[in-house]
Amino acid sequence: MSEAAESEGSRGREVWIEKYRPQTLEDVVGHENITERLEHYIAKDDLPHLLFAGPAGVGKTTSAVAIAKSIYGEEWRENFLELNASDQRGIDVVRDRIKNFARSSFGGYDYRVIFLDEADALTNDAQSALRRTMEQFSNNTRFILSCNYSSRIIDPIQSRCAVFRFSPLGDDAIAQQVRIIADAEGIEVTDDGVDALVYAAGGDMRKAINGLQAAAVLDETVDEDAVFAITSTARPEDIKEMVQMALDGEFTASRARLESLLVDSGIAGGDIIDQLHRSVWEFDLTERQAVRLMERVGEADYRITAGANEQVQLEALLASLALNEE
Ligand SMILES: Nc1ncnc2c1ncn2[C@@H]1O[C@H](COP(=O)(O)OP(=O)(O)OP(=O)(O)O)[C@@H](O)[C@H]1O
Repeated sequence: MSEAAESEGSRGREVWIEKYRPQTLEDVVGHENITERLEHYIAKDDLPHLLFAGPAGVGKTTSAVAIAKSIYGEEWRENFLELNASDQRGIDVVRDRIKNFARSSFGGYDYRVIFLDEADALTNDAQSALRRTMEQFSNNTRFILSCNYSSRIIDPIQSRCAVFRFSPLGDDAIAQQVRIIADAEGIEVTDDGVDALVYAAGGDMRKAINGLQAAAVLDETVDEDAVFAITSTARPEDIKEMVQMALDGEFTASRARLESLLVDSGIAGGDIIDQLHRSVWEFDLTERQAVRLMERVGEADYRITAGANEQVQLEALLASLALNEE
């Protein structure tokens, strides 16, 4: 979403991702297998260290806060410390805050909870230091670590935690939450508007809710036009046509479509790669074409992540599809 749209969406009003953040584990949608196990730990008063792994906007922080609210009720803020591991001031500041928190006096509870977001941003050395801190305070603190990839967390930490994998949220879960919020806010959303929000979100609930709020500012009725414009998402049919033209050997036309998406619609190259990746199997391609496209998407994704020019990579992807005309 563009910055202008984001600030427009939140101006003068409460931000909906906070207003509608689930307060209890029961209200966290789409991860029932996880939330039930977490409730079990709380009921048994036996919370281990936890590691939440998964993409952005799917409920990791929300679940951690819900755990604290369930354990401490009204006093959750005094007994829950939220830190970001990629704190610019460094791991020493993070460690000092953990120590101060763990040492300060307790209000009758056996332990307090420390939530460490982006734990996979820590270097291996910093993670080793964190592991020692976890051990030092394990009698009176429980850690909940959050990360995108559990493989980036060193084994000695993983083996001390119960690991939970939060997957991208399903279409139904996102559609349902979008409708609930729209109803509560008295906003009309068309069916294609809901579909577009679900598509643009790609499993990220935060994106879907922010998209809804931003689109609602612009118009009384949220439809797919509003959603695609405000979320800077290419329409699936534009992506599909671009790929089809390349596969048909029409490179110049395909490249022009790409340019219009990047320049006229202002869509980021990385987002186009992401959309291509999600849609490969909906394109009605032969097995061979799908495999070829997938291979090129993987290569372009890797290069863009490593810092290569997005437009060059996407054009090269289309060129290679056009050269291999079947
Ligand atoms: N499973 C869910 N059920 C209901 N709402 C959700 C869910 N997941 C996310 N949300 C909504 O999206 C917002 C952001 O979610 P949250 O902060 O939990 O994401 P996260 O997984 O911790 O992501 P990040 O890794 O980016 O911090 C929440 O405030 C809530 O409004």
